Amino acid sequence: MLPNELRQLLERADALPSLPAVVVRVVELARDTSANLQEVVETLGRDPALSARLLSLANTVFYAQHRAAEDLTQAVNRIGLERTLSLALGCSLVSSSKKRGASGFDLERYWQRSLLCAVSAKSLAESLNLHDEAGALFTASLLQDIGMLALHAAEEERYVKLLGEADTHAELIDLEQQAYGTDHAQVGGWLAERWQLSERTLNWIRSSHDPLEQGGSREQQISNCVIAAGILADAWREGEATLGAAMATLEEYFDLETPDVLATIMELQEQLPLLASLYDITVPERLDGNRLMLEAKQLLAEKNARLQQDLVRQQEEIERLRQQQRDLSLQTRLDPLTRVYNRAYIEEILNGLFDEMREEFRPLAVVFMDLDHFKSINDDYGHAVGDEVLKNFTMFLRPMAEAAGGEIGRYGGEEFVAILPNHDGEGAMSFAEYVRSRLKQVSLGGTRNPGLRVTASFGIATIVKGNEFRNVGALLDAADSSMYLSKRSGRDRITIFPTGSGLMAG
Ligand SMILES: Nc1nc2c(ncn2[C@@H]2O[C@H](COP(=O)(O)OP(=O)(O)OP(=O)(O)O)[C@@H](O)[C@H]2O)c(=O)[nH]1
Repeated sequence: MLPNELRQLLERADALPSLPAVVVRVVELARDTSANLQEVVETLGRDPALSARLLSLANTVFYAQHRAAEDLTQAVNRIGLERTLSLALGCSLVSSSKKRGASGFDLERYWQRSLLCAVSAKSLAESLNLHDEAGALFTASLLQDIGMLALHAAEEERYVKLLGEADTHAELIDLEQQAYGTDHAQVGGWLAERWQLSERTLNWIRSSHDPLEQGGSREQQISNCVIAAGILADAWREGEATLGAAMATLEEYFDLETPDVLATIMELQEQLPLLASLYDITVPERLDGNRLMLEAKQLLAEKNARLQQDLVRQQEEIERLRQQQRDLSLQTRLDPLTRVYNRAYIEEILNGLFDEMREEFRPLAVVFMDLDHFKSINDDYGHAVGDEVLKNFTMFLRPMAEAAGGEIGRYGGEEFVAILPNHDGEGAMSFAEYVRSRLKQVSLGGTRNPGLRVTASFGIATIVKGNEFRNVGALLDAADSSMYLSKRSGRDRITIFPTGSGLMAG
C-alpha cells in the first residue's frame, strides 16, 4: 500500500507513464485464457511500428527457424504470447517516454538499466531451468523501475533533486524512503496494477528491492531472479570488478557455479545489441570477457581459501569437542578428592582384565588398603587435614602401583584398591609389604603436620590358575574380607585370601 499522500499525488499527475490503447488491449488478451492468436495479431496490427518490430524480433537468430516469418501471425506464433506482450509493453513504454521526454532525468540511462535487468532476469531464469517463466520475468524486470518515471511525473523538481543526490540505486531507494515513506518499487507495483498486469508481475515489481532470500521454493527462486537482475544490472554498469562480487552473490543464492554464472553473463552480452536496437535503446557498454574471467578466477581462489580456513576451524572445533568429551569422560571416572579412579571405573577395568587374564592363564592380584584409625585423624586434626591425608596417600601409592604395572582407585571413604596384572600371591604380597613398610617412613600430614603418621591394613586376593573366583565381585569380596581380617587381627598387616595363608606383619 502506498502512503495516501503519495497516492493522491500520483493520481493527480498528468504525465504518468501510460500504455497505448493497443498495448492495453494486448494486456487484456494476455490475461484472457480464451483469447485466440488472431485477436492478438489483429490488435497489434493497429500499430504498424510495433508490428514491424515484432516481425524483426521474430526473425532474429533467436527465433528464426528455416524460413523467415512473413507476417505478424507467424511472428506472434514464433515468439509466443508472453514475449509478444513484453516486447509490446517495452517498446511502447520506451518510445512514449522518450517522446514525452523527462527533464533532469536521463531516460537513455534509465532504459539501458531496465534492459539489463530484463535480459538478466530472463537469462537467470533460463540458467535455473525456469524456462516457462523467462518471458514473464523479462517483462517484470523491464518494468521493475517504472515507478521512477511515475515519481518523476508526479513531482518533477523534487525527484530530480533526489536523483542528483543519489550515486547508486541503493542510495536512491534510501532517499525515496526518506522523502515519500516508500520506494519506486512500490510505486511501480501500483502503476502496474492500474495497467491490470498480472498479480505475479505486480508482486515481482514490488519485491524487486527486497533482499535475496535463501530458500528452495520455486516461487522464491523466481522472485530472486528479479531481485538479482537489479544487482547484476547495477554491477554491469560499475564494471568487471563489481560484477565479480555480484557473481559471488548469485552463486550463493542460486547454487550456480562461477563458470555457469560467467556463461550467463557472456550470453547476456551477446543478446544485448539486438534487443537494444529493437527497443531503440543505446547498447550498454560491453564488458571485457578476459577481465571478467580473471575476476571470476580471483573470486574462486578467495572462496577456496575461505573454505580451507573454515575447514581448519572446523577441525580445530572438532578436536576441541573431542578433548572436552575426553575430559568429561575422565571426570566421570575420577574420584573428585584424590583424582584417582573411582570405584565404578576400577570395577570396569577389573572386569576387562578378569576375563583377559583368565583366558591367557596369567595371574591377577587385587590389593585392598584401608587406612587405620582414620576417624581419629579427622577428630584430632579436623576434616580438612583428613582430606589432605587421603590425597597424600594416593600420591604416595600411585608411583609404586604404576611401577608394578598396576592401577589404583579409591574404593570408598579411606579404602583404596590396587589392581596388579601379572602378580600372583607372592608378587602381590611383596608389593603390599613394600607399601606397608614405606608408609611407616613417610608422613601423610604434609608440611603443616609433618609428624602425622598413618598405617594401613591390607587384604589380597588373586587369580593364578584362572578358576579361583566366579567373577569380579567374588574376587573383590575376597580381597575386602581379607582386609577386614587384617583389621580384626590388629591392623597394619597384610592378609592374603584364602585366609589360611594370611601373612602377618608387625
Ligand atoms: N576427611 C575425610 N574423612 C572421611 C572421608 N570419607 C570418609 N571419611 C571418614 O573416615 C572415617 C572412617 O571411620 P571408620 O569407618 O570408623 O574407620 P577408622 O576410623 O578408619 O577405623 P578402622 O578402619 O577400623 O581402622 C569416618 O570418620 C568418615 O567420616 C573423606 O573424604 N574425608
